[in-house]
Amino acid sequence: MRTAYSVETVRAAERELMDRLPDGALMRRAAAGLAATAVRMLGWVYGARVLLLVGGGDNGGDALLAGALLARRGAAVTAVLLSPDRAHPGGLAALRAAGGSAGPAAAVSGRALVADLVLDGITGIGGSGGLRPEAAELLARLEARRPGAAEPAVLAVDLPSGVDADTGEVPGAAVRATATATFGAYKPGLLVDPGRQRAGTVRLVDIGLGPHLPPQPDLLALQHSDVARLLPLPSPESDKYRRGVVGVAAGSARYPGAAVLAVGGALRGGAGAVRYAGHAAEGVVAAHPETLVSGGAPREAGRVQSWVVGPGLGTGAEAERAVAQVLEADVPVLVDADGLRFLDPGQVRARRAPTLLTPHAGEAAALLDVAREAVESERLVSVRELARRYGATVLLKGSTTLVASGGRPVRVNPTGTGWLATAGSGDVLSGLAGSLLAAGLDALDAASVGAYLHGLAARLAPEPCTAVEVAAALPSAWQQVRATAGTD
Ligand SMILES: NC(=O)C1=CN([C@@H]2O[C@H](COP(=O)(O)OP(=O)(O)OC[C@H]3O[C@@H](n4cnc5c(N)ncnc54)[C@H](OP(=O)(O)O)[C@@H]3O)[C@@H](O)[C@H]2O)[C@@H](O)CC1
Ligand SMILES: [K+]
Repeated sequence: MRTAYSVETVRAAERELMDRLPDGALMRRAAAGLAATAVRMLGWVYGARVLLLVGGGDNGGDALLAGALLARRGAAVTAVLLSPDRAHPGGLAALRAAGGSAGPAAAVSGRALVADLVLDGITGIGGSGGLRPEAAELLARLEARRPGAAEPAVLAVDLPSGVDADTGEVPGAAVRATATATFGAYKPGLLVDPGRQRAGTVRLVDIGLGPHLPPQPDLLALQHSDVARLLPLPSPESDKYRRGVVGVAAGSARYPGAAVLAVGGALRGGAGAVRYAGHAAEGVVAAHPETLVSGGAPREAGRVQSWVVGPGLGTGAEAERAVAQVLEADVPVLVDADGLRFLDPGQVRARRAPTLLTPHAGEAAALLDVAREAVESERLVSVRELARRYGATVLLKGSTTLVASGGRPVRVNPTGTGWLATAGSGDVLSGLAGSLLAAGLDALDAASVGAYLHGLAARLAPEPCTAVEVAAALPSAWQQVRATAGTD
């Protein structure tokens, strides 16, 4: 399990640790880890040209101290100081003593900006808002390098400057890093888009913070072994009913495909049987003869342990009735796509059994009554707010799918891939997560395990994949998780 902590929590842990250590020890640990990462990225040190972008805080101090270590090993290190009067004095002295040079941003020539590696120490967890004009201008100069000159690798110190550490928001200009060396703990902004995309490969540098962090993180990402532990496996006493029956109320005469795909996901989620209720029964049976189908309303479909409602359901009165009937049932319910249009927060909050909502950014925006862009840029805030407003578990789909549920840490899905942005893939996920609900997983586990397997299946499917192929690859994803559990 990969855990991430908010700035406030990291700062509290750092204070506790710093009280027990000699002055500057923590920064020296951070700088040593940073320099080691830089060496690994460069592949050599002697003669390497290293450029440090140095802000006025401790993030710049880390860059300066790491620069000093690299200079001692023969790198040509130049520091560009964005706040020359406030640059970390100890770091600056160490760099100069090691043979490195430093000067204010305004005085740096274009030639000096040519480097093999850039260390971004403009801001870390103390930064706020988009980068200020002087820093943004420096980045623009770096990016507009001489035609034909190789693009330097960029190593972000703690996090890419301009990325909000707590949310992953990128409110203005920001560094785009090849890699990030982060200290003590992952910050949520490194795992959530759009910040995640700015961070490149993230390496956690141990500075001894672990014992001072609380047991509950703010954000976490499951890994193979966590998912393997949660997968519902049949026992010797299992029969199809004990393994759980998932009901799928999806599709319509106009959109029969959504029903076929949702059932396709549901059949591969560990439940023992799938009941289908709706107007696409013929297509569903043709594609999946093992489905128990009825052409009527969900109420008449027979007993289930969970419901999936919404994909391709349409927006008419009949669709609205199907959603209402499903929400009245005292079993876990997953609401997706068209079904989300009919939700009343009070009705959802009043349910005794869990409700799982699975909107994409556009649907989440409609539920929150904000613009889609607001959800895209503030994904973490949005998913938490939706979960709070509806008293439900909410899976917000996207390049980094997030799942929020009450006061528990938000889960970020690490297996996503751009190939999932294909028609019908969300329907497969609904069926899959609904099936995991029927098999007995709680809503947070069902949603995050569903997203994990779904992303992995898309990676295993032929490229470029269709939604049908994602569903077909689910057993391989499931097997891979089970086979490699414990080795991640
Ligand atoms: N604490 C510890 O034990 C350890 C901490 N460590 C390191 O310390 C880092 C935190 O250091 P920090 O608190 O000094 O803040 P930091 O990230 O350098 O930013 C503040 C500076 O940025 C400026 N600034 C702000 N916003 C800006 C913007 N938009 N655009 C441009 N500039 C902006 C701001 O200016 P001001 O607002 O003061 O005018 C100020 O000069 C942390 O990330 C880690 O790297 C490690 O050594 C391990 C031990
Ligand atoms: K930084």
